[in-house]
Amino acid sequence: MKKALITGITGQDGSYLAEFLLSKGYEVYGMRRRTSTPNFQNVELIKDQIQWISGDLTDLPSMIEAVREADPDEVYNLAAQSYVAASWPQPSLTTQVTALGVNNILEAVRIVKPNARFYQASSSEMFGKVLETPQRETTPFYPRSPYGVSKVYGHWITVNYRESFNMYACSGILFNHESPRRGHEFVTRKVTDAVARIKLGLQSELRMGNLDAKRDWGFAGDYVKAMWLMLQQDTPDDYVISTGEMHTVRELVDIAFSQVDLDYQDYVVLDPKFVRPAEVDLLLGDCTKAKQQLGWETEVSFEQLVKMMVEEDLRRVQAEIAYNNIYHGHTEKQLTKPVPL
Ligand SMILES: Nc1nc2c(ncn2[C@@H]2O[C@H](COP(=O)(O)OP(=O)(O)O[C@H]3O[C@H](CO)[C@@H](O)[C@H](O)[C@@H]3O)[C@@H](O)[C@H]2O)c(=O)[nH]1
Repeated sequence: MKKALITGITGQDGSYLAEFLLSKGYEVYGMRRRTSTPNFQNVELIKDQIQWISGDLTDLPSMIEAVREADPDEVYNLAAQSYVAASWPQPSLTTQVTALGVNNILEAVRIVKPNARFYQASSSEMFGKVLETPQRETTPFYPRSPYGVSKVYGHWITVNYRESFNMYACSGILFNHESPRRGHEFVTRKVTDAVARIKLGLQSELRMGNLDAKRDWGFAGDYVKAMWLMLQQDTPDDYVISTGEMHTVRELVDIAFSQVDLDYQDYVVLDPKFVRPAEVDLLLGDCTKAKQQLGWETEVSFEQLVKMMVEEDLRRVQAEIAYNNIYHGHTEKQLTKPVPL
């Protein structure tokens, strides 16, 4: 039985990857930070099948101990301060976790289990102010946020450990990938949650930033399979993972509102608060290398993805309404709204 250690396991990608590895018969070790209110929402159904280890990417001794305890064949580093907009107000924290944290886990693997295979969650945000379109593995980086800069460090330190210490270390340069498990601050989930709340009478408007930004959005459940495939090859390498299709935020909003027969123009309000100090205008990935060498394909289209997320949010908000009406006697209007992000 193979053993895998996953950091960031309670997040969107970590939970899909854990399910995938469990289905393949892996013993899964999940590293999580201690918090006063634990968040197991994404792993609720599998949490008893996971071997939990307490640790923090910014704390090297805890990383060494985590690798010692799990004794893994494969290590997936999915933990990060992953919200781009938060990286301007918290640049030091973002650097500590998203950049230097990668060095800590690589160092722990090098010291304790140098022959373990290592996956680093790199990001299309590294391409930033893009120098060529579509972006591929050879496209130069030009990050546009403290988050993007930190991911470039994580990417190159992974390449460096591969070349310096002959470690099997790979970077997956993943373009945006979403699902019903996506955090509420990211644009897809913010939109689909708002669509559900507006449709069900709990919210009257949706405040948004730049509607002209273009992204290559795929389904997270498809993307975690690519992570695993990267660690099953003869030699370690870096791969772009994307759909090769690009849409504007405006199209996303339009399709999501159309799902519930509403016109987004009646509800969307532009709010400068959500416009970033420096924007990544467009991202479009060319994943030919992953298709040819890994045999990886994306299976869920953009329209299917948005539909899946809207349907899931409608179901969840309806359940919340029913719960609150039954157990707290609240009227719909009294239900709390999420803090705007
Ligand atoms: N979050 C958010 N984004 C908005 C809003 N209005 C417009 N946008 C635009 O929507 C785009 C996508 O924003 P996010 O969903 O926050 O994702 P991201 O910044 O592209 O970063 C995500 O993808 C990266 C991979 O390329 C990941 O590395 C990163 O962690 C994150 O998941 C950005 O251009 C952002 O300016 C808004 O109200 N909220």
